[in-house]
This record gives sequence, structure tokens and C-alpha cells, in this order.
Amino acid sequence: MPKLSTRLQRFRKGSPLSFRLLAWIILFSSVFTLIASGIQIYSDYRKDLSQIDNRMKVVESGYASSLARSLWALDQKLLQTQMEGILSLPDIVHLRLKIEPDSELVMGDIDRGAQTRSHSFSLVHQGDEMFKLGELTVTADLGRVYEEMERKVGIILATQFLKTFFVSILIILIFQHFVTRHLSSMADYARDFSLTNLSRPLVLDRPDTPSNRNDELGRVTEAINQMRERLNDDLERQERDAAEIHKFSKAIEQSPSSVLICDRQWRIEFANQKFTQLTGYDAKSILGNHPGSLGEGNVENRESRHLWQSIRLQVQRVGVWQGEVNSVRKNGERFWEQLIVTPIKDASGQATGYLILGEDISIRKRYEQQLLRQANYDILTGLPNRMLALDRLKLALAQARRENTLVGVMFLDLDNFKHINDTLGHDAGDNLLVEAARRISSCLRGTSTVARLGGDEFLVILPGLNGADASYQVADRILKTFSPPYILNGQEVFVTTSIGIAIFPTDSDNSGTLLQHADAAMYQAKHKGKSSYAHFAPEMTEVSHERLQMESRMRRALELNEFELNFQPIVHTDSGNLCSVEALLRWNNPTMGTVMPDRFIPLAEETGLIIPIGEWVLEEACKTAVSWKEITGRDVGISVNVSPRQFRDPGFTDIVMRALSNSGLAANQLELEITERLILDNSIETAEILRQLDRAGIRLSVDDFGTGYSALSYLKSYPFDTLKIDKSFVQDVMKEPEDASLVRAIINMAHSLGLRVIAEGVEEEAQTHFLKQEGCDFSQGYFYSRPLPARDFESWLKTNQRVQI
Ligand SMILES: Nc1nc2c(ncn2[C@@H]2O[C@@H]3COP(=O)(O)O[C@H]4[C@@H](O)[C@H](n5cnc6c(=O)[nH]c(N)nc65)O[C@@H]4COP(=O)(O)O[C@H]3[C@H]2O)c(=O)[nH]1
Repeated sequence: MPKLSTRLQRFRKGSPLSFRLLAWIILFSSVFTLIASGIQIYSDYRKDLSQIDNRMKVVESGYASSLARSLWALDQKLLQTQMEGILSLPDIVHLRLKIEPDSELVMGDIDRGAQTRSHSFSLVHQGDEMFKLGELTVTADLGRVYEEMERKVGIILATQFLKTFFVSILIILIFQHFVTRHLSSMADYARDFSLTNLSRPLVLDRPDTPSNRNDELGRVTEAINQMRERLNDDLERQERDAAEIHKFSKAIEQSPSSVLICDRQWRIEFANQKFTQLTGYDAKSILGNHPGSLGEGNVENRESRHLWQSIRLQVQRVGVWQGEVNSVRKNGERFWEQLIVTPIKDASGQATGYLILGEDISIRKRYEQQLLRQANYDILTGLPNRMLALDRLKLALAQARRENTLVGVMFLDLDNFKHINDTLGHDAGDNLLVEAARRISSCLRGTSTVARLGGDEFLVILPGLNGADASYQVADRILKTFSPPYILNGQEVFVTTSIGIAIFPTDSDNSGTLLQHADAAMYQAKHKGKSSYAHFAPEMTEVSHERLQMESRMRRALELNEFELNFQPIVHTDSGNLCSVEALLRWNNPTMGTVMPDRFIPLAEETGLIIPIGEWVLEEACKTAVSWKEITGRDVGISVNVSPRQFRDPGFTDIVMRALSNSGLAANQLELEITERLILDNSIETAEILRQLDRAGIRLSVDDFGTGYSALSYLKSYPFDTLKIDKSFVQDVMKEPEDASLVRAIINMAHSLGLRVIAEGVEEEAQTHFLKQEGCDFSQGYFYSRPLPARDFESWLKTNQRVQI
């Protein structure tokens, strides 16, 4: 409780309401008191007057007969005594007795100016007859009554005023205690109220009881505190929003991607630092411009106009545009960027602007082009490789079908290449291949294709022929260009070639069969004597007899239990500790011996036998992996190769899930290795199967990366966990700087896509140092262990020092 002095001070200074209240209470109560007192005084006055009247009536009733008797008896003395008796009565000051007929007796005095009241009555003798003897007029002085009234007025006014004053003070003090001081606190609170002290609630100096909480002050306090809390919340939200906005704007400003924000009319409103870095345009200088108008002359550029038109349409229809764009920097230099364009929508879903995110992918593009070259061209000769040659062959066949022409397919093999390679060395062999490629190419027209299929095998495709003769002429020309000697290691060497020819559509209308026929014809040519050509004839298919035999053996191999799995460890590159194991298939045939997968898997694929074989591999691999837990005391993951044919089989996912449930292997311990070629078909089914497997928790890896069309951008679209760099790159990292830079780029890019990397074919320690330095996650190769049969691999697991158990 504040001290009395403080309360008084507050009362005087800070409580005008109390003062005004006091004044009004005094005024009203005074008026009221005055009216009440007036009524009271008036009624007392009336009472006094009626007392006097009564007294005079009492005189009449008490003295009239005795006075009449005294008059009748003419007893003057008695009359006087009686009149003196009347005069002694209070307030009676004057008596006038008129005696009949005409005498008068007066007693007492009346002060001049005095207020009086008189009462007259007749004095009558009551005998047989009634005689009026006289009349007495009694006069009373009202002076005492008036004095009394004045005194009363004084007393009443004084007491009423004091009473009113003190009651008012009391009321005020009570009011002040219960109301106004709290109002003052509220006023002080409201005066001090600011956004900086929102956490201090308003607390009134009174007990916190339910009744206090529910009265008006309690409710106002609660309302103020609720308002404070709301403000507090709003402020906090505002601060949070501001912090978020600040964070986002910083993130956008410092984003590693370039960011452009455009308004609804595609006018640039904002560009971040990265955009300036990437394009050379200062943000301020491009505000208001269309993003497609940047770059000299771009406004006029039809290509750019079309591009932005289709971007605009797709964003409107689909809600996003994504693609790779060849953009121009301010200095005119071109670069590749990956753009994502999305609308910025308001709460009602209306586009209020557009967000354009850009990422410089020039390096990736360069490597993709390099990889593309690598995948499609033979590095040594610069000629298309097998893959590109097959593509071209398919194109040529399609064109020939449309134009009704023939296509010549030639298979070439250098007759004594192996001997030259062995005797003169690999460099001489390489030089020979380069020169042979040049000579073959020199015999062909622009539309023809010459490709190196591998080793010393070349393929020539002659599209748009009118007859088979044209292909014989080309074959003759080629044989002739081979006549001059080759200079290898300073020596003249004579090299010949054998050519097999198959013609579309007479020999086959299918590219694969055409190649087989050309191959068969080439063997025929070789048998005929070298340096010749042969056109395919059906008898030559004998060659495929071997294939048929293999196929029928393979059909029985599963029943006869001829398949076996070998296991090769995959280790952590930095520690050499075991990470997981790859299962590799072997076929132990009594006649053919151990057949390696490269020999029989393509045939298994072609014949569809890969599906039951693949199922057996999955079952066996999962079961074996579970059995290792007893040896190592921990889960060991297993990688299983899946061929495209197997993958596209409708029952594939069921087969995988069954293998997991039969063996009890956890899904995340199984990794499926899928070749890069499979992703290239880019079909919806492929994507869906991959996603199904991913959802089931199975790990997915891209195998033989670098041998197909290594488009890293495709990898983004699929849920891969791991990328396996093909051994052909890894094996030469210490010899070929180009391979080293390619491996480095693949590792970096895979990491940037969130993929882990396995290097295959690690054979030397130096390679492990290189891979460690480049941050390659895992390694696999003969350096760690060759693929081993199950029992040998178990011993490896038990004895290998590097295994962390
Ligand atoms: N030069 C060299 N080679 C190394 C080294 N380390 C491992 N390798 C070999 O590299 C191949 C790695 O397997 P891949 O790339 O998946 O290539 C495999 C895979 O694509 C396929 N394959 C193997 N088993 C299966 C299977 O069960 N199903 C299917 N569909 N394909 C399989 O056959 C291919 C060849 O298998 P393998 O002959 O066992 O050959 C294996 C392995 O023995 C090394 O340091 N140097």
C-alpha cells in the first residue's frame, strides 16, 4: 500500500477524477441536504406555529368559561389574575379583552415590527339565555419561533455540510482505493507501454481473487494484458518473419545459383551476385529488361525469342520450365546454364512474378561432350565406335526402307594384326590401326560410315546402294589401298584385310543379323585366303552353330547346377576396410570349362535365359550375404548385376522382393548394379521400376559408368545411390592424364549429385593413392582381391587384415 502522503499527493496531483467527483458529490449532496433541511425546517416551523395555535386554542378552551364567569360576576381581580395566567403561557405576549358593550382591558406588549399571530374568541354567559360578555384576542409573538428556526437552519446547515463533506471524503477515499488508483496505474502502464517492454504485464495492486478478476477493473486489466500478449505475439511473428525474410534474401543473394526475379511482365526486378558473376551484368543495369533480351543483339535473336516464348507457355501451362540453355555473357562469351523457371504465386494462386534459377553447367557440358566422344568414338583412330556404328546402321536401314534402296554392311579384320602387335609392340599396332582407319576412310563417300568395333575389327556401312555390286567395288578399293606397305618402327610391313559383306534387305532386314552375317562372311573370306572379300551366303551360318550349342547347354545349366557365384570385395578407399561385396557369375561347363560372363551373358540376354539365371543369382547372392554375418558379426552388403532384359521383365521387382524375403536379407544390404545403357532408354517404366526398388529401400548403382552415353544430367532423374566408374578409366589413371582428369571430374560431379563413387578395376597401389586423393568413396579390384568362389571368399573374410569386424 502506498504511504498516505503519496496517496494524498496522487490524490491532489494525479487524480482529477477524484477532485471532480468530490466537487460533484459535495454539490449534489449539498443541494440535496439543503432541500431536505429546508423541508425539515419548514415542517418544524409549521409544527411550532401549530403549537402556538394549539396553545391559543387551549387558552380558549381552558379560560373562556372561567373568564366569562369572572366577567359575569364582575370580579375584576379574578379576571386580571386569569389574564395574567394566560400571559404567562409561552409565546403569549398580548391580551385584548373587549368587554360589552364598550370597555376594553389590554394586557402585555407587542414589540414593534414583531411577527405575531392572534386568536380571538367570544366570552359568553350560558344561562337561560346566552349573553355575549366580550371577546378576548390572544396575540402570540412568533419571534421565538423564528429564532428557533434560524438556530436550527444554522445547526442543520453546518452539520449537514460537515456530514456531506466527510462522507464525500470517505467515498472519495474508498473510490480512490478501489478504483481511481488502479485507473492511475493503468494510465501509468499505458503511458510507459512500448514495444520494448511488452513482456511486463499490467498487475493491479490488489489481491488476485476471482471477484477482483471478474469486476470491471479486472476485465479491463485482462483485456489490456491480452492486447499486450497479442501485440507481443504479433511482434514476435513480425520479428520472426523479418528474420526469415532476411535469411531468405541473404540466401538468395549468396546463393551459388544465379537468381533472377521478374515481374508479371517478365521485367527483371532483382538479380543476385551470382548472376552478376556469371553473366557480367550489373544488377542495376538490367532492371526492367526481359531476361531473354540480355546479350548483344539478343532482342533480335529469333532463337532466343522462341525459347522464351516456349518457356513462358510451359510455365503458364505446367508451372515449371527446366532446361539447358546456351546463354551469352555481357562480353559476348557463350556458356551453358541449367535454367529452372517457376512462377511466384500469391495466396490466390495468381502468378505475381517469375523466379529464374540458373546454374553454370559449362564444365559439366564439356565433360559430357568429352564422355560422349569417348562413348561414341574410338579414341585411337577417331572413328565411330561400335555403339555409334550400330546407331548409324539402324538409321541407314530406316532410310533404306523409306527410299527402297540397299545398305551394304562390311566387316573388316586385319589379317596379320596380332602377329604385328606381338612382334613390333603395341605402339606399332596402334600406328597400324590409325593408318588402316585412314586408308579405309579414303575409299568411302561422305554418307558412308567406317567404324572401329574393337581390336583390329572395322565396320563399313554403305547406305543408299542400288545393287550389291556397289559394295564389291568399295571392297575392291579397300583391298587395293591396303597394298602399299605400312611403315612401322621404320620397317616396311605388308598388311592385308579380309572383308565380309552382307546386304540389306536381301541377306537380312535386321541390323543384328546383318552384322552376324557380315561377320560370318568375313570368316569365309579369311578361309578363302587373306586379302579378299566374301558376300554372305546362308551356308555360312554354320558359324552360328556354336552359338546354338551354347544356348542349349545354357538351358540345362541351371538344372545341372553349373552356375556358381564368385565374390569380390568392395572396400572403403581411405581405409581399405570392407564395405560390401559384388557377386559375379561363373558358368562351369564340363565341355567348355569355366565360361566368363562376358561370353555367355549377351547370349542369355538375347535368348531370355537371363531371367531364370538372374533369379538364381539374386537368390544365391542374398542367401550367401546373410551367411557372412556369422563370420563378420555384422551385415555385409551385396551387389548384384542386373542386365537390361532382366530389369524390363514385368516380374523383376517381385523376384527381387522374393529373394530378400526368402533369405532374410535387409533391403538396404542389397545393391543392384544397372548398366548405364539402361538409363538411356529414359522410359517411364524404367523410372517407375527404379523408384519402386528405391522405395523398398534397395540400393541402386550405375555400373560401367563412362562406357555409354554418360549424361550426368540423366542421373539426376533417377534414385541412384552409387556410381561405378568403369575399369577402363581407372586402369589408366596413372598413365593417361586425360583419364585421370575424367575420373576426377566424374567423382566431383557424382558427389555434387549426391552419389557415392566406386572405382572398378583397381590393380595397383598407386591407383589407390590417386583415388584416395580425389575423394573416391569405394574401390574394387584385383589389388584388394580377385573374384573368389564362396568358400575362398569366406576364408578371405576370416583372414583379411583390412576387414573391420
Ligand atoms: N581387369 C580387371 N578386371 C577386374 C578387376 N576387378 C574386377 N574385375 C572384373 O571386372 C568386372 C566387374 O564387373 P562388372 O563391371 O559388373 O561387369 C560384369 C557384369 O556386367 C557381368 N556380370 C557378371 N555377373 C553377372 C550377373 O550375375 N548378372 C549379369 N546380368 N551380369 C553379370 O559380366 C561382367 C564381367 O564380369 P567378370 O568377368 O566377372 O568381371 C568383373 C571382375 O572380375 C581388376 O582389378 N582388373
